[in-house]
Amino acid sequence: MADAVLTLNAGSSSIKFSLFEIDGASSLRLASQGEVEGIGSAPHFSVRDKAGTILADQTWPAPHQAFESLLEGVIGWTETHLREDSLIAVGHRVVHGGPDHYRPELATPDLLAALDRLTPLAPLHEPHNVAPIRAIAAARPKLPQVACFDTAFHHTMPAVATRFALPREYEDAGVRRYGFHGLSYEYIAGRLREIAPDLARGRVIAAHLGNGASLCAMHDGHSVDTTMGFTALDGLVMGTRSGNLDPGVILYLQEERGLTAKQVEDLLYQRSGLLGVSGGIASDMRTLLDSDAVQAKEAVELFVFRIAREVGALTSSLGGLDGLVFSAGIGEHAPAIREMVCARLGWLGVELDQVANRQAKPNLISTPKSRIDVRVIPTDEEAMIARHTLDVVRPKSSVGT
Ligand SMILES: Nc1ncnc2c1ncn2[C@@H]1O[C@H](COP(=O)(O)OP(=O)(O)O)[C@@H](O)[C@H]1O
Ligand SMILES: CC(=O)OP(=O)(O)O
Ligand SMILES: [Mg+2]
Repeated sequence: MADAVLTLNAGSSSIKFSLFEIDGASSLRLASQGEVEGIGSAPHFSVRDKAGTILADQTWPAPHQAFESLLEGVIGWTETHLREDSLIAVGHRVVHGGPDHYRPELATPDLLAALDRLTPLAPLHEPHNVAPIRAIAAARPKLPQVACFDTAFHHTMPAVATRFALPREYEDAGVRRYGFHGLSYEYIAGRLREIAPDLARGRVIAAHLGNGASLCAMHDGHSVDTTMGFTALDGLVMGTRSGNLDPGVILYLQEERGLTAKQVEDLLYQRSGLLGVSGGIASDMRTLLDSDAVQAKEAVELFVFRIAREVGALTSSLGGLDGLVFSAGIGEHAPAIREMVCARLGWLGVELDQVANRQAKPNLISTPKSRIDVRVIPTDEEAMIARHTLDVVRPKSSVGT
């Protein structure tokens, strides 16, 4: 019976989990993976083994189920189906590490208390990341659990990219840009080194377009700038988050419209973005692309406009651009969005191969004439979590997937 590592990745609209078997001392092999997607709208639970055979497939009866009961369902399923004695560790994606936590770490009570204190900086994520660690620790106190931070990959950003133009005392207190989706960008940087090593050494913008969305400017595989900041609210338009906003809007909402801080938080995290601009039609890109409603089209237009605008900004941070990578739910599965983004980037020398773009498989999707190499690379945050987790619990092994 092989030793195994379980990974849990709680995003804003999904809980993903994977079981990796450890092959010999060093490599990890995916054994099964599952997810609850559509949290907040219509949760759907599914699990597949490595051959793609469906092991579970269930739509939760109540559309708006609480995260806690969905998490209980996921943990319950893994408890029943995973062979308890072979599990050597559980790895978790933790969205915010704050100024002090940027390496994968064993989850101790002290670390969990520190992460609790970061909840105001990631209200949609941090409680969802910490809850499964506590639930598993209560059930299996001896099982090592490792926290892997979404902020870690951006630790290489230069100070000029992390600094707000605020008085220094705030920066000293940790008020700075951190960046997120780091496990995804770390995976993409690694995949690029494998499939396009020359490009990987160059200037690349990776677009993680999921329910949360951001861009990362990478030079030689290291983050030099990103669109998310102090929190995962900044930057692009997202499913329910506003992205970049004039801070004066917040002052206006509080002072002139009488919203409390909690009401502003709810507005900017839960009711804005695609959902807000579409007039409440959907936060899900699939629904918006299928809709003929004017406001749905305007929501998509704004999503695309802001991606293209930020690509321009990050190209400046990089001093030029060699490659653009699309990833995550929308980036991997919505050719129409890729087409609209690339159409706005013709000035940069982007030329899309329409046929390659429409093909379902991950690919190079630019023409040979395109000055920018455009690719679709499916992300795999779970593989990164498993790798880091094994490195923490078995520090000497060199792990591949
Ligand atoms: N075939 C598709 N076409 C367009 N959008 C899609 C498709 N499949 C998934 N998506 C989008 O991907 C988003 C979820 O992305 P994902 O990266 O899984 O999210 P999370 O941020 O929760 O990890 C959904 O909001 C949905 O709009
Ligand atoms: C950081 C973040 O926005 O994560 P997700 O895309 O999983 O919501
Ligand atoms: Mg995600």
